Amino acid sequence: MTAVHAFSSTDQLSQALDQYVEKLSAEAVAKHDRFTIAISGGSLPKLLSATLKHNPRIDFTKWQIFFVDERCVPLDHEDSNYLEVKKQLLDALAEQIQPGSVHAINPSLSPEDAAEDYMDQLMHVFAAGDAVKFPVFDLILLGMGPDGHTASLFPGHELLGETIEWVSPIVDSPKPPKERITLTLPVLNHAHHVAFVTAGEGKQDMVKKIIEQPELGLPCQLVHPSSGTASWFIDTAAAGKLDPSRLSEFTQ
Ligand SMILES: O=C(O)[C@H](O)[C@@H](O)[C@H](O)[C@H](O)COP(=O)(O)O
Repeated sequence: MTAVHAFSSTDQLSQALDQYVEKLSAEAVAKHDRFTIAISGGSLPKLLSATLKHNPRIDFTKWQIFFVDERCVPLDHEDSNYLEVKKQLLDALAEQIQPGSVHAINPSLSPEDAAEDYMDQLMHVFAAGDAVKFPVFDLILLGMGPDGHTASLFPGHELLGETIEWVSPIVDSPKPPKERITLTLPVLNHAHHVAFVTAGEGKQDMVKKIIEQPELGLPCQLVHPSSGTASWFIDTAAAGKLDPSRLSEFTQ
């Protein structure tokens, strides 16, 4: 069951997201002494970081941070998701986040090799010598594109059929830049928790479609963790056309 939470401002959305991440991080650290999180690009890093980076109750020393998808550009390029997350969040937490726990792509490689290299980085954290079918993230934070894409999984793209790989290269992304790598659908669907975060009036129509017409099979609609939870954190502008009965109160 997908929970959809709407907030009357992006500030309130950020605060709720902060509480949600704090709770999941504490639970994960208590259970396995670390918190594995994958973060998307777009507007998400800003919405996420607003209050999170000042939250003294989160033990960021236990975080392992990955990127849901990444454009194959240098890490200091304005299109880099890593750069945006660094500017919005990581720089403020530089003294807490441990060396080696932020997993960026290797931008000097081709998309194919970068995907393989990223797979190795994931194996190192999630498999450590054991046979593991898919990594199980504590939390994956996703955005929603205007066409219903999420991560770099675009409507109608063959990557939606991936069933084995953890990370895939893309060389024909319909949204520039064309060359990227992305976590695959099975990885998203093995997470303990996934949360979509989106805001603004421009998202109204697509939010309504995704929540009310699951039969469309858009990429966001293909994300439903097999033994985890899926939540939406949106503002009332994005929820503007949604049947109010689809909304649930945010409680922690
Ligand atoms: O990879 C990309 O080209 C974008 O980053 C994209 O996937 C973005 O995350 C969504 O379109 C949501 O974007 P907003 O959150 O900015 O609306």
